[in-house]
Amino acid sequence: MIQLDRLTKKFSDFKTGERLALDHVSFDVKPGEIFGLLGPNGAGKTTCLRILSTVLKPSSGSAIIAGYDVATHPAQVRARIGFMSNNTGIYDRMTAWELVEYYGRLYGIPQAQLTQRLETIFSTLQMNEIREVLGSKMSTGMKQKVSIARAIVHDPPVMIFDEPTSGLDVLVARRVIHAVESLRDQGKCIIFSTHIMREVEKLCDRIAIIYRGRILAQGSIEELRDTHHQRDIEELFFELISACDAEEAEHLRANEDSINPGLDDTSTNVEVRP
Ligand SMILES: Nc1ncnc2c1ncn2[C@@H]1O[C@H](COP(=O)(O)OP(=O)(O)OP(=O)(O)O)[C@@H](O)[C@H]1O
Repeated sequence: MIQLDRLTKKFSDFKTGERLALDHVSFDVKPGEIFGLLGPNGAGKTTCLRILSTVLKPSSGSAIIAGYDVATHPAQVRARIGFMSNNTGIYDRMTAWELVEYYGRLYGIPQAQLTQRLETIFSTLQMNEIREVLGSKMSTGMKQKVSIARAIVHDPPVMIFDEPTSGLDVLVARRVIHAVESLRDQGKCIIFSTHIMREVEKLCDRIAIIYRGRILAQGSIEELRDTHHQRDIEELFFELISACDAEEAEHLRANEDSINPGLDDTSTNVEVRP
C-alpha cells in the first residue's frame, strides 16, 4: 500500500550549501501493519513523512501510496491518507464536534454520511463527553484525541503519525498508542515515526532505523536482533549510529586527503614576487 523506492531529498541552503535530508530510502508497508521510522533529531523522518503527505516534492526516487505517485497524483494521495503530528492544529473557537465535522466537509463527505461517521468516531475514541468543548478549553489529551479524529474522518486506508506522543505525559501517550493499535486492527496501513525505543518495541510490526537520511537497518524487531546479534534494541541503535558516524568521518578524511594531497609535505616551495 506504501512503496518507497530510492526516495531522495536534497535541500539547498545558501549558508550550509546542499544538504541530503533523504538518501535513497526504500521500504514498503502493507495494510494492517505499523511500520516504525526510528531516528534521532535531524535523521530525516519528518522530511520523509512530508513527502508522503505531498507537502514536499522528492528530488529523485518515488513514493507510491494506494497506487498513486505522491509527485504526480498529490490530490489522489491526500484523499487516501490521514496525517497526525504532535502539533496538528486545533482551533480555539471550534468545539471538538465542529472541528472534526469541518474537516469532513473539506473532504467532501455528504452531510448525512458525515454525521454517521462522526458518531462512530466519537464513540470509538471515547470522545462523546467532549463534543461541546471548545479548542481553547481542551486539555492536551483532548486535543490529541481530536487530532486523531480529524485525521481519520475521511476513513483513509493509510495513516501517517509523526512523533504523535512527543511532549505528552504517559497517560495521554498511552491513549494515543492504543488508538494507533486499534487503527491497525481495522486494517489501516500505518507509518509511525518516533525517537522513543519503547514505543517501537511495543507497537511496530517492522521498523527502519534512519540516520543522516539513510536507512541503516530494517525488519521486524526480532529480525534486527538476530541479524545484528544484539538483543537490546537501544544498544543496537547506538551501534548502528556510531558505525555510520565512523564511516562518515573516514569518508571526510579521505576526501580532504584527495583535495589537499601535499598538506603534510614540508618541502613545498612558495614563490613570492616583489
Ligand atoms: N526546509 C529545509 N531546508 C533545509 N534543510 C532542511 C529543511 N527541512 C529539513 N532540513 C534538514 O534535513 C535534515 C532532516 O530533517 P528532518 O526534519 O526530516 O529530521 P527529523 O528526523 O524529522 O528530526 P526531528 O526529530 O528533529 O524533527 C536535517 O538536517 C534538517 O536540518
